[in-house]
Amino acid sequence: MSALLEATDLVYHSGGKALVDGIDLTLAGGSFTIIIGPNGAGKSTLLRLLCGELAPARGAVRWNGEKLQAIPAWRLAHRRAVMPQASDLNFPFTVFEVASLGTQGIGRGLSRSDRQRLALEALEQADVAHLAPRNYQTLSGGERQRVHFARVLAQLAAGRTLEAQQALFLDEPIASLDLKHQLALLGTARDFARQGLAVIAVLHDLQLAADLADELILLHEGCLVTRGTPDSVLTPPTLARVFGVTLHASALPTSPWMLVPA
Ligand SMILES: Nc1ncnc2c1ncn2[C@@H]1O[C@H](COP(=O)(O)OP(=O)(O)OP(=O)(O)O)[C@@H](O)[C@H]1O
Repeated sequence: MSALLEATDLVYHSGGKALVDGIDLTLAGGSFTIIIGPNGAGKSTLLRLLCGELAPARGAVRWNGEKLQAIPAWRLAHRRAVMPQASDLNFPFTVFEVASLGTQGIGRGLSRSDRQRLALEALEQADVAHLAPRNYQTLSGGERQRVHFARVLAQLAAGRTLEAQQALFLDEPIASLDLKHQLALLGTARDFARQGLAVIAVLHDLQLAADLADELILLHEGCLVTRGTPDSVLTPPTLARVFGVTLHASALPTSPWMLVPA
């Protein structure tokens, strides 16, 4: 698989500290990459650099050779969708309106009813279509997270009318979800990778990460410790060094979870 995104010597500082410190990596279309690491390792910062939300102090991220910072925002919005760790809305939007936000200004040749259809399909994919008329602010945390997933799915669907190659960025997308919806969301993300998207997620659950990722990227103190298949990354010595935990041989990466459709 050839690289869709290439990061070279990425550095990002804040408050006098390097939050991301000299990271090189490539991300391919058709691959599900999961970033893991302890709290404060720099996972969200790296994700935000890779999707273009943050500009690096040094180094660059290139999309098919083109620097992200040189790509106009409207075009980037067609190419990639981002589900942040936390996103709240201070207006009494309905769930349908929140999903529709994903399609606003995105896509070519889409009528109003096309956009409505894409928003509804995304709500169905995220298992929140039954909540469409509800006030978003009255939803539970997990329901809100699924609505934001629908919003990014709607954005990708609309963006696909203009851009064939796309990426999906998910920052701790299952933090508030019950087990059924964790598996469903990550299964959908993996299906997108199988369809050719580059899918990049930050996850804390190493078991699910081991089950689902084509590749893991392990961060510690802003640096890339190692990357590769789950078996090659999740070794007892590495986990002990980075996470300070002892891993029993039977635990990872052979997982008790079976990914089943919701
Ligand atoms: N604006 C900022 N100024 C100073 N420090 C910051 C800033 N933003 C983040 N940090 C620090 O940078 C480090 C990396 O943050 P980041 O959110 O990328 O970590 P993370 O690996 O995603 O953590 P978590 O697993 O807790 O979500 C943390 O120690 C955080 O406190």
